[in-house]
Amino acid sequence: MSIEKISWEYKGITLLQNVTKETLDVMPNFQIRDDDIVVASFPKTGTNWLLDIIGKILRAAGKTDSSTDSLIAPGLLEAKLPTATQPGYVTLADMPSPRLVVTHLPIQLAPNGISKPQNKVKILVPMRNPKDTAVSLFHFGKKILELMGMTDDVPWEEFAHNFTNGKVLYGPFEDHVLGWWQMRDDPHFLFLKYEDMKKDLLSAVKTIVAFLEFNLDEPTIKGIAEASTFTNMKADMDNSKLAERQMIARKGIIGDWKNMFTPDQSKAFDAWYEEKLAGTGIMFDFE
Ligand SMILES: Nc1ncnc2c1ncn2[C@@H]1O[C@H](COP(=O)(O)OS(=O)(=O)O)[C@@H](OP(=O)(O)O)[C@H]1O
Repeated sequence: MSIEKISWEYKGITLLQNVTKETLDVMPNFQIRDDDIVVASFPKTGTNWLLDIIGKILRAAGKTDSSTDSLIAPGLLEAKLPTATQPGYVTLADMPSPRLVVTHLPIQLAPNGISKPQNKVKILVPMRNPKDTAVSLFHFGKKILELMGMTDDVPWEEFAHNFTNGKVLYGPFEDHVLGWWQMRDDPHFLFLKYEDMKKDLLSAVKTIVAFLEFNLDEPTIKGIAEASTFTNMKADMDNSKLAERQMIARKGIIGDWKNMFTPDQSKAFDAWYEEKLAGTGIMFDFE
C-alpha cells in the first residue's frame, strides 16, 4: 500500500482523499479577512514550526489568549482531518479573528483572497530544499498510513523517483513552489527558507514580527526564538492534543537527505533541480 493509493488527482495535483472536489469548487470564494494570517506551504517545509512561532507572537502581542493547538485546530483549510467532522474551511468560517489559515494548496487552487490579495492580509510561505523535503515527506507518508491502520511499503528509491515526477502529495513540487514564488514582490507575502531559520532563528523571528507589524521588545523576541528551537518545541508537539501535530517533529535538521540518497539518486535530483528550478531566483541550501 502506498499513500498514492489513497490519493486522487485534481487538475494535475495529487491530493489525499480528505480534500474533495466539492471543497475545491468553493475554495476560490472562501472569505479571507484583513486580519487573517495565512501560511501557504508545500508539505514538510516547516509549516508547523512557523505556525507555532506565529502563535507565540500573537500571544506576546496580546492579540489572542488561545494556544497554538486551538489556533490550528481546524487543520488545513482544504482538508478534513481524520479526527474532525468537517473540512478546515467550514470550521474557520465561524472562528473569531485573528485566524491562522493554513493551506498546502498550490496558488491556482487557493482562495482568491490569498492568490490575489487586496487589503491587509499577510501570507507567509515557508520553503525548504527539495531533498530534505522529500525525505521528510517519505517518512510522514508512512506515519499517515499508520494512523489510518495501513502500512506503506513503497521503498525510498521509488518515492524519490515519484517526487521528481510530481507524483507525491501536492506535487509537482516545482510547480507548487514556482506558483507561490510569482508573488515574491507583493508586500502581502513573506518567503522564509527553512535553512535560514535553522541557521539564525532570532533574525527569522524578528523578520516575522516586523512583517506582521507588531511591536515586541528585544527580550520578548529572543524568548520566542529560544522557545522555538527544535529541541524546545519537540516536547510541545509530541504532547499536543492534536494527533496530527504529534507526528510533526521528527529530526528537524538540514541535510538529513544525506542519510537516504544514494550518489545516483542525488545526481538524478540535481539534474531535475537544474532543469526545473535553476535560474528562477529560488536558491535552496542543501547543507
Ligand atoms: N522547531 C523546529 N525546528 C526545525 N525543524 C522543525 C521544527 N519544528 C518542526 N520541524 C520540522 O519540520 C518538518 C515538518 O514540516 P511541516 O510542519 O511543514 O509538515 S506538514 O506538512 O505540515 O505535515 C519536519 O522535518 P523532518 O524532521 O525533516 O521530518 C519537522 O521535524
